[in-house]
Amino acid sequence: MVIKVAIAGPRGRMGKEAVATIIKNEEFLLVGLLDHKKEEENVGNNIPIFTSLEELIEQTEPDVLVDLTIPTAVFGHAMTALQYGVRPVIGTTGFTDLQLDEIRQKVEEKQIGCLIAPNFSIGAVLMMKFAQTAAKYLPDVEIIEMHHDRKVDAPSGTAIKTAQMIQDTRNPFEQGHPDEEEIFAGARGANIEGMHIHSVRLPGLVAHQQVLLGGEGQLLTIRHDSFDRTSFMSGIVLSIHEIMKQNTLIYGLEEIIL
Ligand SMILES: NC(=O)C1=CN([C@@H]2O[C@H](COP(=O)(O)OP(=O)(O)OC[C@H]3O[C@@H](n4cnc5c(N)ncnc54)[C@H](O)[C@@H]3O)[C@@H](O)[C@H]2O)C=CC1
Ligand SMILES: O=C(O)C1=N[C@H](C(=O)O)C[C@H](O)C1
Repeated sequence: MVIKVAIAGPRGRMGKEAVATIIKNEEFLLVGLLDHKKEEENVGNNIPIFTSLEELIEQTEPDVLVDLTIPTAVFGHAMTALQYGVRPVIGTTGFTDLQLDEIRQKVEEKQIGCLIAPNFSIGAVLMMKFAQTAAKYLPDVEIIEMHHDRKVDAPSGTAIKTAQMIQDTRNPFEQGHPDEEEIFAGARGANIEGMHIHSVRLPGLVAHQQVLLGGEGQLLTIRHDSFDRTSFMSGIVLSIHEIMKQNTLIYGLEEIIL
């Protein structure tokens, strides 16, 4: 069966790569594109571009919506897609816990799958999983994520998910000196149950993360680098196939591949 796919954010860095990936895959049919502005520029093989998700769905009837947009748009897209019975595969980051809860409720109501993957690259998923395992033995953890300087959300979705996975196996405690003081605000980064996340933004970077785990006289560093956005494409292809078989919310690629 050919899976009908729509893509939101097709002119973006990820969106362009995803359009090319879906077009060249014979198991998929790219039926529509969603952007917030309708420009003349042809995105790919004369695929129709819509500025309204409702119109896109009514006119092209996709099975799956791949969302690669921005944090302020993605929640609305996910809820609309689910309402219409279209399965979301979401790479966009920046969800709040409340939004995730609302999506979970909608998925339960509609009984169709929705996949949210903060990172689609297999190497990054392994890095998160290895960090989760290592934190059982070395619970003092600092996460350093490094991205290109066009990224709008911080910390990255990958860093948040890494911390959440570690939270599942680590008892919460405040790291560092009990009397430590920030001379400049933000010096110790974001704090998730005592773990710290530091966000670097520089031109030239793509997507990189290292998890530092410190112990007496030792340091374990687990690092992943995406040098190119092609690193995310096999995860998107896998997610589209998988979500057609699911009727729950899947949050993280590790839930389907590990
Ligand atoms: N899960 C993963 O593996 C990955 C996730 N990402 C995430 O994907 C998202 C996109 O990243 P990039 O492509 O680098 O960003 P980008 O800024 O290059 O692209 C975003 C695109 O969304 C479009 N857009 C904005 N508002 C829209 C709306 N209301 N409806 C439809 N389209 C809209 C913009 O015009 C733009 O073309 C980000 O949230 C990023 O964190 C990025 C890389 C990998
Ligand atoms: O914006 C990006 O580029 C990326 N965003 C995702 C995130 O926030 O973790 C995934 C990857 O790190 C690239």
